[in-house]
Amino acid sequence: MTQWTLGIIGGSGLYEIDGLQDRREETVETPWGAPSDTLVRGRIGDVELVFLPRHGKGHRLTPTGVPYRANIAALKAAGVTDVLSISACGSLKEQYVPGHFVAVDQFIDRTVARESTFFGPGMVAHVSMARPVCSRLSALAADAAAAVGAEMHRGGTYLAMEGPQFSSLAESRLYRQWGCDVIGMTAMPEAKLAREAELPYATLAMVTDYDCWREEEEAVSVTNVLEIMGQNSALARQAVVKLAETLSGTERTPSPDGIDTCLDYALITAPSARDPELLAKLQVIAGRALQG
Ligand SMILES: CSC[C@H]1O[C@H](OP(=O)(O)O)[C@H](O)[C@@H]1O
Ligand SMILES: Nc1ncnc2[nH]cnc12
Repeated sequence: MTQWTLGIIGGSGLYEIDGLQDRREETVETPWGAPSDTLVRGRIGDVELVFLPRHGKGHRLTPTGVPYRANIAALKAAGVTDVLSISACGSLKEQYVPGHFVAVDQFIDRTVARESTFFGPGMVAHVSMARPVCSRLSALAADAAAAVGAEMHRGGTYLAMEGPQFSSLAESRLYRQWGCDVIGMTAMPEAKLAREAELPYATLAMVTDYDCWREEEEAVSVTNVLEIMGQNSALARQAVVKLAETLSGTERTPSPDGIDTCLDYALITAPSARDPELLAKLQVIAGRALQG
């Protein structure tokens, strides 16, 4: 029976998870360098969990400075089958109230200063990002969060900005006109890289503020983000435990969205034109497809 191994990436205010049996820490290195921190591993029932704080312990890394490729490669090498990312976000619509959770299902990527692919000259790949989130993992995560008492929104578009500065009023208004629901700085290129590594990925975004567009509200600041996260990070941690408990004892089948084998439709470079050095590097994330 294939068991679930959940990778959990914790964002601002979520630097650990609860309930792990056989907890251990692993310092790892990948062909793309070191991940944000040591991996924390453990079990809940028969589900293995691998936790990584995105900004490192003590929140040392900026959104631009997060080693996104190393993080996803480290989770893949650790045997993770599915990745749940937990993020703080700003609200771009009235109904996404601070304290609410959003199971994001679409992204608009406005990041400009990050390495966003594992591939490159000598091995080109074009994965589909039409549906960037695994529908099964997202629904399971939303069910778990709702079961522990979170106010859940299922579906929503996340605008990923470069940061680290928050948006201007004109930008915030523009993103609202684009129909975006929430805003953050880290889900991209994380979601793209997870797809390239054939890892089903979902984001639980925790609303912490109304960014700066809402006239009756103070503009977002780190102080108000951390205040709301302080009130809600326990709920996020409970949701992770609930998700693992739900999956424990169940067989993990491939994602219904075909994500586990998506590279079969994405590799384009002719075998004779492939760069052996890059191929060697790619084994950890794309070994299945490259061997096939
Ligand atoms: C602390 S406010 C801005 C910071 O919070 C969000 O972090 P994460 O997505 O890692 O939870 C946002 O993206 C910024 O990095
Ligand atoms: N308003 C906001 N903009 C960008 N990232 C955020 N993270 C939390 N709130 C945010």
